[in-house]
Amino acid sequence: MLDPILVINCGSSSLKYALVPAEPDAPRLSGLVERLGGVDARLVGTDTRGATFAEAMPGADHRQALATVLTRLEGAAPLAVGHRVVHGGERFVAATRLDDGVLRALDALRELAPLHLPANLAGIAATRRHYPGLPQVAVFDTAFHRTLPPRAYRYALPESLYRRHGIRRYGFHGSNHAHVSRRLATLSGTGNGGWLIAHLGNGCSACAVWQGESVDTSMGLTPLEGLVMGTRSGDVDPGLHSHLARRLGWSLARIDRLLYHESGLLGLSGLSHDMRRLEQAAAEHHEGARLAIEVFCYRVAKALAALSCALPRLDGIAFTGGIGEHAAAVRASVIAQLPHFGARLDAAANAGTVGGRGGRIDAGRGPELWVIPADEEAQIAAETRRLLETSQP
Ligand SMILES: Nc1ncnc2c1ncn2[C@@H]1O[C@H](COP(=O)(O)OP(=O)(O)O)[C@@H](O)[C@H]1O
Ligand SMILES: CC(=O)OP(=O)(O)O
Ligand SMILES: [Mg+2]
Repeated sequence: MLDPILVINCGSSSLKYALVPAEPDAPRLSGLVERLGGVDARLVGTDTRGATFAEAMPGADHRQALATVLTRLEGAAPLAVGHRVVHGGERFVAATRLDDGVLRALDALRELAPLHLPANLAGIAATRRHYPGLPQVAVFDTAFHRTLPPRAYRYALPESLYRRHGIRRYGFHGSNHAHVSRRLATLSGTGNGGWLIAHLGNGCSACAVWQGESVDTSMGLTPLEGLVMGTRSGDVDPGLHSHLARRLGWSLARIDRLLYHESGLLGLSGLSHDMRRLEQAAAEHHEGARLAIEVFCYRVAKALAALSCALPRLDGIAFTGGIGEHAAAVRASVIAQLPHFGARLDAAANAGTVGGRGGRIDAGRGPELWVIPADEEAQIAAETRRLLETSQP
């Protein structure tokens, strides 16, 4: 049994790590470097003795953050490393052992996830240098969505763009959608039926899952399609790009910056990308914050209604991710905008804390409602372990 697995999740503005033992309930060493590049960047985590620590790292970039994390982990002796890699394109549809050839192929996908893949690849390079003898595995966000049928993954574009250039919908956040759907199968009386999962973090996506498989999802070719996110726009009219280029003379780089970094909750509110901050400001009658939350919730509800078409039967809805787990008012607003689903929220359960294992928040009758804590790390460690154990001589 490979134990423990080090999981590295090198994100757009954060770096998460966890040392995951094979035993699911055993304590984990884990941590997070947040606000990378900012003056208030800091590492918060637990050390090898289980004590929590915080360390200010003003201005730290991914490389510096990873170097500090790896120093902190000295003595922890992982047996393998699992990396979150956001995009696997059409080629990588399952966890894959990393070597120079795989890294070259991933390098060619960079522009499909410009916020994420460069950070993922930098994290892999630094970790390989630090642990030259350890097996390293890529676990792809896109892999869980390999089961999408063509009606869900094809755009209404000429076929040659799909065949020659891989222009199709891929979907993301697959490790967490897979984790949540497995938890639901265990926790819910209805087991492996039809579920809608709303993953609401900095990046947001919704997924329709039928019998444990992804059948449609809100993100597409890149992690920009679909829901309103922290700084990403989600769906806009595809005509917007040429309009901005013609009318304002904007370059592609400027349009990318708009859609990835200046939009979403931040763009709508003019205040912050952070839901906690927006909830406070809305309570103090900040008009932009109020509008941002209203648009955010409406778009989640609209996406769930659309995705329900992919399911023969709706057994329930699960919320996950920082916003999905903690923002009770967002959950209540989303469910209130889906009266035709017939789900009934238990207001007290929704407002209460659901704890680390998640909990049920419906009042009986109709589809079940759940909050399930996100755990990309557990899924990445499990897939890394499975690949290495089954491929070892
Ligand atoms: N108690 C809370 N109430 C409302 N929103 C919260 C709360 N805690 C975290 N969030 C929100 O969750 C989002 C971050 O989600 P998270 O899943 O941690 O991000 P990431 O995608 O970077 O992993 C932020 O918008 C943050 O404000
Ligand atoms: C794919 C994606 O949006 O990831 P994240 O939520 O980590 O930004
Ligand atoms: Mg996330």
